[in-house]
Amino acid sequence: MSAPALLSCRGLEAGYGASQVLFGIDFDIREGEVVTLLGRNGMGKSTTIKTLVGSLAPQGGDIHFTGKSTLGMRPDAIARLGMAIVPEGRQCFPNLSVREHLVAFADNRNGRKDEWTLDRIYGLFPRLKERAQNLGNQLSGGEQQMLAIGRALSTNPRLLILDEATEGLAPVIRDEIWRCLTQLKAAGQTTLIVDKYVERLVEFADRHVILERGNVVWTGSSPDLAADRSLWTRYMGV
Ligand SMILES: Nc1ncnc2c1ncn2[C@@H]1O[C@H](COP(=O)(O)OP(=O)(O)OP(=O)(O)O)[C@@H](O)[C@H]1O
Repeated sequence: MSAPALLSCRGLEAGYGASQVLFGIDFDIREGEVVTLLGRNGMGKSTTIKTLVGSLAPQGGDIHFTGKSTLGMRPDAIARLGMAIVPEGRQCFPNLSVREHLVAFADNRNGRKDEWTLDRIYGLFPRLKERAQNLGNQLSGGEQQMLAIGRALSTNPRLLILDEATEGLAPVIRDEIWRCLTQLKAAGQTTLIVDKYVERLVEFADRHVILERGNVVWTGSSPDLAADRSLWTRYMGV
């Protein structure tokens, strides 16, 4: 019997004013899974994430996280349940040091046993340890991305959400981020990823949810997605 879902979306509808973008999204993420949201530009991936983290109110349907409905909850309350997002654009603080970023939000309120301590985060990203005293605005794009992931991990999230985490990075830095995400998966970190690099995602994600015009048009495992290139062409334009 499979474990109950950590996150569950049912009939999720959302949009911006009169313009509806999501038309009844259903998907689950179980503890320890790495799940991706895929689809071409403008299909509703970021909108789905905004509704999950509470920055956009759903217009219909329901979201359950850790067994509780998050409808009507503010983003900070959802974060306290154990959801952490690494937003598109990283959003580091220019005048806080790397170390300050990693301790300012550190928390283990959900009592995670294999806690993400400062040393453990430095172990995952040795570059951040070297740059511990540097300010946010002194970091390269890749370092800022590592810091954004490290900062999210310092809250010991039950669900880590990465929105375009490798966007705009040099290939060598992108590889570094993929290496870390693979280590996070091995450590059992439940993760939801939006990214364009399907080739890399099928290597280590467990399941994929493809969106097309605000609807889920396919869900399946990495082997299933790897085996059917017509899905890549039809829904991702690759
Ligand atoms: N703040 C906003 N106000 C109005 N419309 C928006 C807003 N943000 C996104 N949209 C529209 O919602 C639709 C879905 O956008 P969304 O950002 O969710 O897509 P996406 O799948 O994440 O694609 P991308 O990779 O381009 O971000 C698009 O038509 C987009 O123009």
